Amino acid sequence: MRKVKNSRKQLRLSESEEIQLLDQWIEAQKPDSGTNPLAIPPPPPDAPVGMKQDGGFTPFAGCKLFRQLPISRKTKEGLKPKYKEMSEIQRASLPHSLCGRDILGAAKTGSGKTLAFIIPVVEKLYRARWGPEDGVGSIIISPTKELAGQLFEELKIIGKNHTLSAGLLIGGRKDVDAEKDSVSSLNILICTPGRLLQHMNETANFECSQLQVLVLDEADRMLDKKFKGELDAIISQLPKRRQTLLFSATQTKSVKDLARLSLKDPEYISVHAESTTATPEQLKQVAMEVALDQKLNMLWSFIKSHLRSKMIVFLSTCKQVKFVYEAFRKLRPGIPLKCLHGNMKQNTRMAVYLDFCETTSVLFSTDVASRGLDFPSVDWVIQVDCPEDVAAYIHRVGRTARFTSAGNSLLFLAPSEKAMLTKLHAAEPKIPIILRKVKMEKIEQISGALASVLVKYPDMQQLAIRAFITYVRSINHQKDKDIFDVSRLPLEEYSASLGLHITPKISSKSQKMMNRKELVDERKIKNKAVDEDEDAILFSIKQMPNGNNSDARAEDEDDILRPLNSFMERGPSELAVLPPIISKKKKLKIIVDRPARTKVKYDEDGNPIVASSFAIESPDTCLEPEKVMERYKKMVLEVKQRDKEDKLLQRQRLREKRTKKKNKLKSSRDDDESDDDDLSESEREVGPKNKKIRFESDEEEDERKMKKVKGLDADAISLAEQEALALKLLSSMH
Ligand SMILES: Nc1ncnc2c1ncn2[C@@H]1O[C@H](COP(=O)(O)OP(=O)(O)OP(=O)(O)O)[C@@H](O)[C@H]1O
Repeated sequence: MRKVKNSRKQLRLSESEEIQLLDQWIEAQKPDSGTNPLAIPPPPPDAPVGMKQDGGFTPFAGCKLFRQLPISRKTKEGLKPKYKEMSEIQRASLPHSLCGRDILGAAKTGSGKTLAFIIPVVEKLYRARWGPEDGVGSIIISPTKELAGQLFEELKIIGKNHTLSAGLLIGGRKDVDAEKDSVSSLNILICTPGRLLQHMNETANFECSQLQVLVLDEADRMLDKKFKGELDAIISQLPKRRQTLLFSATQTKSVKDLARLSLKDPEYISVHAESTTATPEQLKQVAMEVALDQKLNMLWSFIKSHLRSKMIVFLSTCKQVKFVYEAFRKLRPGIPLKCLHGNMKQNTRMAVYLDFCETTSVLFSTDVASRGLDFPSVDWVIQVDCPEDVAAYIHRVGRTARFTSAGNSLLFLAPSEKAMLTKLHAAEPKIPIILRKVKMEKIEQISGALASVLVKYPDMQQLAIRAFITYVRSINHQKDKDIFDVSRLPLEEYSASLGLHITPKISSKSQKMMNRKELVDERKIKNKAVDEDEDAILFSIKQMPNGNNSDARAEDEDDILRPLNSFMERGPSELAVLPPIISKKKKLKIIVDRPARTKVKYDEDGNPIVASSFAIESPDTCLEPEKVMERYKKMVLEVKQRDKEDKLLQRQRLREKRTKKKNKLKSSRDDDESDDDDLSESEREVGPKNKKIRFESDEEEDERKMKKVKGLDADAISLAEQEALALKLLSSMH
């Protein structure tokens, strides 16, 4: 009864009375700095909350329920429908952050860090009775637009009963001028760094001198060199006296980084530091050694065998995402496909993001979707391209197995990337990833189909070239050369796996960036038959005598990788294993796309500088014509064989159908003979004609069905077309 009375009394409290009470409560029960609220036994769920009869207050450090915290009634009501019990990071950080302390918080992906900073932001401004005239009271910075949008949605839920105003400021939106009028009167800004800086620099009267709380979500990312310039410029315009909250699943420990933010005695909260794993416990993680040129085959086969799963596929560049998405779309795997990358228009990006939240589909993405995004019910995260480092791996796989749900992740590692597995195994806390063997017999080979797509759709050829070039560049830009080493990649095989019949040339500008000196020296030592025309050389491959190569491989292989040996030894045609072994006869140049009379070159973006490559090729233009010929011959044979089987099957089915029809016709003719007099002359003529037409369309339908059975849509490229296209390619080389 007293409890009911108390709660009624609290309801009647005016805003200022409530704020006074909350301030007193926090002051009276604030935990000591450096203490871990998780170590304090929680009070029972029905224990009194707030002011006690004796005028004291109940402790809140250690409590488990949101309603036991010293937070406003309005926030509690916002939380109530969805959130009751706090997650560990919320329990550990909120008692400190509500006292106004700086926080450096780390907790696994999907563990609820968003509420751990949104609640203190709202509460701080509420308790300060912040209004429109006070201007910007809090800034929350996120590395991506989608994540900023997601944070904004969460803020709307938690703050729906408050009178605070908030705005989403993200780059790419056209209405920057419209924002300028209102941005100074907004209380909470959720933004990407670029757009915030744009307002700081361009919007008259925009100032943040009264800022109370600064939040950096994905703090380690925000502090890394990609955002350094922008972030430093932003920080320089913010008051030093403020509360700063930094959260991420992988936290920075660099004193230098933190010094940039002038933190004051921050609370270091790492709730899962003692955990045995760095990733969610309910996440099953598998790695597979997949040769670079088999990655797309593997991906296709995986998608085809998981048509009911929602999955995110990570690739390293926008162009790769675009190419794989467009190419797979044309091959129609039987599940909706989507793509997300930084080069897309903002509206499209948001639409894709929202759509993927709702539907079971496959999302091809760059790392733009790797951090923070809370897509519901993702079953699989597939990393086709190796993540940059362990932190990137943790964030990518964190898109599944969120909060308490289960999830799976699969990492494809090219033989040259296997050092990544060692790094993942050495991570502290651990990343429980297991290596599984690839069952090659289950992998569908799609490079032939991709080659056909490239011929049928000329735009796709350009896309493939760009995908290739940007991939190679991305590898070259990576810092960790134990894992990312262009010279160890089987580039010819990789480009062929994208459906390209010649390996694109990387401009000499890019080439220079690839430590040319080292490569040239290497060539001189290893092979006297080096082509002196520097421009014609794409990459030099570090060549070792064959014996040394295999020795190096044997040395490198650890126990975990040994089960893959049999798979790797299946033969060079099935898998290109690393490092590529180049025969002595072969010149050390991967591309020699220089015809006798014409010159085919590709610019930085992969555009051919001279006319289309198919039109002007001569034997000289091709890199190792024998090899390319061999590949296409094989392809044509395969296609022919498949076509033959198809035709046989189709003929047999048609024969059966015809017999059935004949029998049917026979019996109906018997019946019709008596009814024939009822038909007019014209009707009698139409009859057999119609029959014929129907018969033809039946055949077409059969063909369509056949294609469906084979997993190809009626509109997809037919086998006959594939053959024709392959032949066209072949003949263009003669
Ligand atoms: N206390 C809670 N009770 C129930 N669900 C919660 C709670 N806190 C957060 N969630 C839900 O858990 C999911 C993950 O939360 P959130 O996005 O904040 O995770 P995160 O730690 O920020 O992840 P990431 O490191 O990937 O950014 C969200 O769907 C959120 O609604």
